[in-house]
Amino acid sequence: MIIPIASDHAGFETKEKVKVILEELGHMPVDYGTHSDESVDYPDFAVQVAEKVDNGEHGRGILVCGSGQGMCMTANKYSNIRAALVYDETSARMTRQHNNANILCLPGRQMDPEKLQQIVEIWLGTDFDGGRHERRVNKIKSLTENNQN
Ligand SMILES: O=C(CO)[C@H](O)[C@H](O)[C@H](O)COP(=O)(O)O
Repeated sequence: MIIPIASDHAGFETKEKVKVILEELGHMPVDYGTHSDESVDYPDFAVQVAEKVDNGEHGRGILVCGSGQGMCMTANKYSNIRAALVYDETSARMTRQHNNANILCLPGRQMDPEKLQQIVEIWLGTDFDGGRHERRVNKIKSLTENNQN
């Protein structure tokens, strides 16, 4: 799978590690920056990935900042995005099974490096359960359709 990925300065190091993991798993990361630990603004990088997933060009994307929160908040401004902050194996699995998350947001400054590989593998390898969860996800989507402000 081609997977757009981006970070701010605080997520840069983790992004580089995630790219290696993705390649080892047979995926193709496309890196939208940032390319160093020099301070930048996370929304400028979140939109690069969010737009590609929102418009259907790619099915999944990955964003990393210090806490994962700013990336997640920005990406969720897009109506087709379900971005999820993931910090352990359970949150990785649940946000795929129940929420059909299409953007993985990782907290670079709090990430346990031991867990990173497992989190990425689980998040990419877990299917959406559908059923009652589909009804709920559709209710989230209807909010962005009805609220134009
Ligand atoms: O969005 C964030 C916090 O909600 C991210 O963690 C940023 O990476 C963080 O705010 C960057 O902080 P810095 O002090 O400018 O390095």
